[in-house]
Amino acid sequence: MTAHALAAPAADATALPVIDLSELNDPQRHADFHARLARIARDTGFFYLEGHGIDTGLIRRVEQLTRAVFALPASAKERIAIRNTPHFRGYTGVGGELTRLQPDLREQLDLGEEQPAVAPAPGQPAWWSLQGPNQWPEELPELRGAILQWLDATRGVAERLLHAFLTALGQPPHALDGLIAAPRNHRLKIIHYPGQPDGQSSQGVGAHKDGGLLTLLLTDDVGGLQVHTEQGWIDVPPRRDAFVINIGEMLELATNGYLRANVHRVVSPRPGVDRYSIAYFFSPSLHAQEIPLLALPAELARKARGPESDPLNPLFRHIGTNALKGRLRSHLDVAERFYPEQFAQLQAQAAAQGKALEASAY
Ligand SMILES: O=C(O)CCC(=O)C(=O)O
Ligand SMILES: [Fe+2]
Repeated sequence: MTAHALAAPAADATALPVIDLSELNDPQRHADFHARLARIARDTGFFYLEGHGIDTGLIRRVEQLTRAVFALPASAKERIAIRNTPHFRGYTGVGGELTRLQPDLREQLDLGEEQPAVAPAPGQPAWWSLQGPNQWPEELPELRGAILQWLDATRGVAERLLHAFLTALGQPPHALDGLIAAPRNHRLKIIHYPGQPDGQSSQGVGAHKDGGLLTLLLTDDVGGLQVHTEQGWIDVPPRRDAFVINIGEMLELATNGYLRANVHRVVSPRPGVDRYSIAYFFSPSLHAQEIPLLALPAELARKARGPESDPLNPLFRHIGTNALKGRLRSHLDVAERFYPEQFAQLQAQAAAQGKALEASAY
């Protein structure tokens, strides 16, 4: 029996649940919907979302533009490099981003809500520089409109889902609206995973948790996404036009660990195969400052495990501090160029772990 045949039954046995958001259109189904959401969110944290109502025409258009971005000549992509600005928006080439100091074998374009740059005055916190304008490739003028439309559409879905989560946890649905009001800090990453030769690294993106509240991920039909569960790594097979939802660290903090952010990763496709994905990170506004702690009903509060904090990658309640930490660790070239103080701290931490940090190597 081949390794592939052995793997197949395990993947079926652990198939991820599907939630249909359109059930919320029928008040008679609300109670069942919320009960199921509460159970799934706590058990697996990863699920597919259908019935989200986003027009398939818009999905196809954004998918097609994603491919068009990565098909641009290298010189066009370099012109919008992420290292051009301190805002963590722009293009990163294969191996240019790190997860736990290992290069991710993907290229990506980081985008977000169009906002003017805030240049922090001396003494003001550096994380204000996370806010700023996007860099758009001039060769694809239609990208801007389509992406801004996508950000709006996915945000609408993410808001409904967050409200549903809060209801499921016995909270007023709008309990966290202060975190998601404008000016927003939601982010989008369009990603290309090129196939990798056998016998070399297959880290498309290394094991990580997402930093925001919720992530809505759209993938093409090439697999590779895996989630870590009590049974080990399980495949998250593609499901056409459904979002893969995962819980981010900020929702873990707000629920005192009742909800857990999932560890996930992407294994590179085989040589000659390309995988594309579009990840929307529904993240709290920098202006909201701190993540509040929700007062969960007693029976849920008893089951809250406390947030999980990794000593090598501590989690902060302060939104800007936590967001900047994550971005600096992933993009050392931006850190070295625009955040020299923080870069020196990262170098000192790495040295204490016996590792060298060389931004210029990437
Ligand atoms: O591309 C994917 O399927 C997942 C991407 C991801 O987990 C991330 O960028 O945080
Ligand atoms: Fe992720």
